[in-house]
Amino acid sequence: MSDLQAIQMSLMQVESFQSKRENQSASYDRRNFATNNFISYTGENSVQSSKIIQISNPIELTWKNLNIEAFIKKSVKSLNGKKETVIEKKQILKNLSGTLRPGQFTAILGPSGSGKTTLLNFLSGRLVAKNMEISGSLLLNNQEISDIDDFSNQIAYVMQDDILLSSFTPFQAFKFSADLRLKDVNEQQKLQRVNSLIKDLCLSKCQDTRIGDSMFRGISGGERKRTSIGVELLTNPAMLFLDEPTTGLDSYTALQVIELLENLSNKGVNVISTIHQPSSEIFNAFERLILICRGSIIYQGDSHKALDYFSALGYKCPDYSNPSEYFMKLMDKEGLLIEFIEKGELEINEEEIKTQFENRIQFFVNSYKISDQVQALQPSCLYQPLQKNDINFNVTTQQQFILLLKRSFISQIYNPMDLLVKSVQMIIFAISTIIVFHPLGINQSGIQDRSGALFFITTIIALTSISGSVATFSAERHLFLRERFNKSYGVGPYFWGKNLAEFPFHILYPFLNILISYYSIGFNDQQAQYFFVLCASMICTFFYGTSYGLLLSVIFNKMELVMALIPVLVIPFMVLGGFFINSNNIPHYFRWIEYVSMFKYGFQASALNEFEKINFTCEDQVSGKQCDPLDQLGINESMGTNFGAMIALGMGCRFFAYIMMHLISTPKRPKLNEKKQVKS
Ligand SMILES: Nc1ncnc2c1ncn2[C@@H]1O[C@H](COP(=O)(O)OP(=O)(O)OP(=O)(O)O)[C@@H](O)[C@H]1O
Repeated sequence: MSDLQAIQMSLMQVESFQSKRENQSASYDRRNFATNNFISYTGENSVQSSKIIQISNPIELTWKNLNIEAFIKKSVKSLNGKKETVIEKKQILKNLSGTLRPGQFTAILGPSGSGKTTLLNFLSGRLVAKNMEISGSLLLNNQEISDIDDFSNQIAYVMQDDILLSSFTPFQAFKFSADLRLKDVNEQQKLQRVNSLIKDLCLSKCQDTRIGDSMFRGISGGERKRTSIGVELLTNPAMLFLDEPTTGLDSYTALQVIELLENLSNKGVNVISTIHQPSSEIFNAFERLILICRGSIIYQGDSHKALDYFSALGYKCPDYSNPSEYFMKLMDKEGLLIEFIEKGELEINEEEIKTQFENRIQFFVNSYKISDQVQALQPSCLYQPLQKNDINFNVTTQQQFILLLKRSFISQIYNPMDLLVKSVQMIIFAISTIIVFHPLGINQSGIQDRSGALFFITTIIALTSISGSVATFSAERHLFLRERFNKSYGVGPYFWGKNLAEFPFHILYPFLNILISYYSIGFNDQQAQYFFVLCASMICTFFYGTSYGLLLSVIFNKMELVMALIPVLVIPFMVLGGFFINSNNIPHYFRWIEYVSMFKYGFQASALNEFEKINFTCEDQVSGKQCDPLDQLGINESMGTNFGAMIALGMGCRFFAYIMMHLISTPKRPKLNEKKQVKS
């Protein structure tokens, strides 16, 4: 025996010893649960026997003959050379049946594109697609159901990405979730639940550290993942779905997360997770395994029996290999190519590999269909039928509004990008305005300088408000969608809470800018009212700008995209804002741009305020009268019209943003057995 083999043998012995110890401790835990008077159920199959269910509403989910097809539009060239659109049908999941039982930790493994996420999303009620048709049946505790979403308050879903508010700490994230999602629970009980969850998830050390993001470092990746799981566990779900929970984590942290899920399943939670390339240790933690390849199941059962099963089919995993890597190789065409190369067969062609691989997968599918794994998939009759969700949200609309208002306000204050950066921006721009435009005269060039200074300030305020608003909602977008999917709150409370929380800042930033620049630059100081009117017009410009930015960030789902489009979506408003081109000279087909320009109304209101009472020394060359700057600029609208237009347009943008928020957070989910009308 070589040294390497000796080391590997001793590692195996250590592993087997550890595994025995873990089994002993697990059975000790189970005995403890039993003595604590928890309900005990004995399942039909071997996996389920002796499992103790600690939760009050266990869920067993069964699906039968599940087919999911997608209709894909393709443009092809017809015989006469014309381009035609044809609809192609793609079968993503092929006649799948399966069962997920309480107290089991099931992993779904398969190559990329095999259908793991589609299956997980369908079973959890998260499948969102306009082009899919689904047939089959779904049973929850042996009762046929049409939509798992009707039971969403008893299940939870942890997304692959950790979508949390970066300015919150894990404690604040848990407390906020508890406040929103735990009904009929008093404050003390909520705190108890949050604290015990923090302890169970080993988050005590970082409970008061900000979660952070890519810009501001906060808690570690593993802590973030455990926080994401914890947020979902607050409601004590009976079934927990996870999409690749170990992606992006180092092996030790990944193992910690998997052990946490194993513990949950030991308590009776039905845990199901897709997973990418698990290590041997992680693989050992799974109780059940579903192997999916090209939309078909090729193994479903006890994960520890999978090696023996494939060995009996003639596919023996080499000694000391990671079983999951071996299964992935079996399910991958590249794996077959490697096998040939290892055997020294280098002459094999691509076509032959393809045929042999397809034969292999078909063999696995056929073998699975006649195996005893399929017989063990019948739902047991052990669990009580479940109640559908009785209400939409757990707390009242007012409570949702207050909690969301508080959260939006806190996140504005604690987010350095928001408060600090925008305030500093305003100060720097105010100083730049003073440097460039001071002093302002009362002759012809004074008119030009004053107009320039006012348009410059309007531009700063409008651009800062638009880009700031885009950044704020874009950063929050995924959190909003996750919380809406969780049915944590309605769109209304979120919308109003956010608007109201941001309102003081809509006043603060323009006010700061005008306060610094107004008197230093030499604007009209005959009466204090001129200062306040300019502040009010810039506050309205800021309001309209943030409203427009909010609408853009709701319509476009990527911040990078909106930022790239901002020049196209904003500069026309600026050019036709009344400074670069006289209002009377704008071509009629561009007039509509002028009518909705925040630059125009902000600039006009501030120009009316500035120029109204100053006696300029210059004279009109034609009439010989004292020159009239408002006439020169072509300003026809009254002060009231300009203010009214900014408020009305701002409110209009917010109204459309509200409608769009509704649409994006209630996407179309394909219904079971609903026929699609496919049009080419
Ligand atoms: N709405 C859709 N329209 C068309 N095809 C789709 C749609 N959704 C998924 N698919 C296709 O279905 C197949 C399975 O996708 P799925 O995301 O479930 O795979 P997966 O196993 O989770 O892959 P990965 O591990 O890479 O995430 C893929 O080929 C994918 O392109």
